[in-house]
Amino acid sequence: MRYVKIVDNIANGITRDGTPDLGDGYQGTNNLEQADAILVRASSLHEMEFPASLRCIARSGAGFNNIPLERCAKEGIVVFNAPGANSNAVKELVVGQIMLNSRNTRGGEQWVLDHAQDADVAKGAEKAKKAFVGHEAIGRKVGVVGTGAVGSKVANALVALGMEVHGYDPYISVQHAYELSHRVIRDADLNEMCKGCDYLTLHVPSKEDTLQMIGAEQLNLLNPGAMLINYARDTIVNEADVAAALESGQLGLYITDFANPEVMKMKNVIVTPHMGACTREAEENCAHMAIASMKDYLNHGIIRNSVNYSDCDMGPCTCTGRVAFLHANVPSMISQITNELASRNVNIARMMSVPANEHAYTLVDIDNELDQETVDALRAIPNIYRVRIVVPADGLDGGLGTATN
Ligand SMILES: NC(=O)c1ccc[n+]([C@@H]2O[C@H](COP(=O)([O-])OP(=O)(O)OC[C@H]3O[C@@H](n4cnc5c(N)ncnc54)[C@H](O)[C@@H]3O)[C@@H](O)[C@H]2O)c1
Ligand SMILES: O=C(O)CC[C@@H](O)C(=O)O
Repeated sequence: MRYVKIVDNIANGITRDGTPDLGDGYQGTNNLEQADAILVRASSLHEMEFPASLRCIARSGAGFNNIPLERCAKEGIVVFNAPGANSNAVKELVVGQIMLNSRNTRGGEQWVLDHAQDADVAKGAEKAKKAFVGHEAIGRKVGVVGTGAVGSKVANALVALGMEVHGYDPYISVQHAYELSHRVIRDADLNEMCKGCDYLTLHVPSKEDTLQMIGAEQLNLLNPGAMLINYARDTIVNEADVAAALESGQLGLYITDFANPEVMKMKNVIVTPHMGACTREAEENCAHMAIASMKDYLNHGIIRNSVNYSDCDMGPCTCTGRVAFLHANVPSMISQITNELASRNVNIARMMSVPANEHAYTLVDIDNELDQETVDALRAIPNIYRVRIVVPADGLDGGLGTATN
C-alpha cells in the first residue's frame, strides 16, 4: 500500500483522505511520517520537514512557488505540477475581466444596487448610464507577458476579439510557439511591447528573473489610463509602483487575483481571491494530471511533468528489477553505479540518465535480483541522494525502497 498525504482540498470528488480517486494500492493518510507522496494545491510547503518515506510531491496546478524545489531535489523528492490543466479557466476569467471592465459594469451594477428600492429606478437608470460610458477593446493594443499555456490562450482569444495582440516570451516552448496565433506580434523586448499598450496582462511564473519585472519603467510606457491584469503572481509586479501609477492615473485599473494588505489599500483596484483556476473542470484536470504523474513515478519510476527533475520515461519495467538513482550531476556518477552493479554480477538490461541542472536521475533496469548488501553499497556512493528499488514494488520495495541516504 502506498500512502498519500493530501494537504489541500484538491478537487471535487477527491476527499481529504484521498481514498475514492487514488485507485487500488493507494490510500490517503493524515500521518505525514508514513507518506510516500504529498498532493498539494496552493498551501506553502516551504516550512514543512519532509519524512524519509516521501518520494514525490504532486502540485495540482501550474505554479510551484509554494514548494521548495531545490531542497526537495537534494532530498531525492521529485516534484510534479499539472502544466496547462487549468489554463482555459484562467483564460476565460482574464478575457471576461478585460471585456467587462472596459465597460465599467461594476460601477453600473453598484448604481443599480444603490437604487434598488427606488420606484423610478428604470427612469433613473437611463440617466445614470451616462456615467458608465466605457470603451471597446477592438483594435486596442494588449501586451501579453509570458505566452505559455495560459498566455497563449489569452493572446489567441484576444486576437479573435479583434485586438492588436503582442506577446513577450523569450523562453517560449516549441509547443506553445505552435499554438500561438500567427496574428500575435512577438516582441523581443518587454519595454518595446509595453509602449502604447492599453492593456497589459501577466502570465509568467514567479521566479528570480520575473520578480517585480513590471514596475514604474514599464507602467510609464503604457497608454495613460491603461489596465494591468495580474492572474500570475503578486511577486511579478512592484506593488509600490503600481499604487503610484494608480494614484497618478497613469494606470486606470489594476485587476489582480492576489489579495494582500498593500493591494487592498490601492485605489481603482479589483481583487479576486486567487480564483483564476476555480472551475470544476480545471480542478479535476489538475487533480487527474497530478495523480497520474505521482502514480507513474511511484509505480514505474517514470518522470513526467516534473519541475525539479527532467522527464525520464522508459515505460513500465519488463526486466527482473528497476532501480532509480537520484543524485548530483557531477562526474563519474554513472560509472560508479554501473561499476558497483557489474562488480556484483548484476546485468544492466537498459538504462537512461537525464540531467536537471545540478541534479540528475538515472533509471536502470536489471536482469538480476538485488541483495541488501548491493543496495547498501549503491546507497553509500557519494553524491547519491536516494536509491529507489522501483520494481519489485512489493517485497524488496517495502523495506529497501523507502530508505534514503
Ligand atoms: N491565478 C491562478 O489561479 C493561476 C492559474 C494558473 C496559473 N497561474 C500562474 O500563471 C503562471 C503561468 O501559468 P502557465 O500555465 O501559463 O505556465 P507556463 O509554464 O505554461 O507558461 C509560462 C510562460 O512564461 C514564460 N516565461 C518564463 N520566464 C519568463 C520571463 N522572464 N519573461 C517572459 N516570459 C517568461 C515561459 O517561457 C512560459 O512560456 C503560473 O506559473 C502561475 O504562477 C495562476
Ligand atoms: O490551486 C489553485 O487554485 C491555484 C492555481 C494557480 O495559482 C496555479 O498556479 O495553478
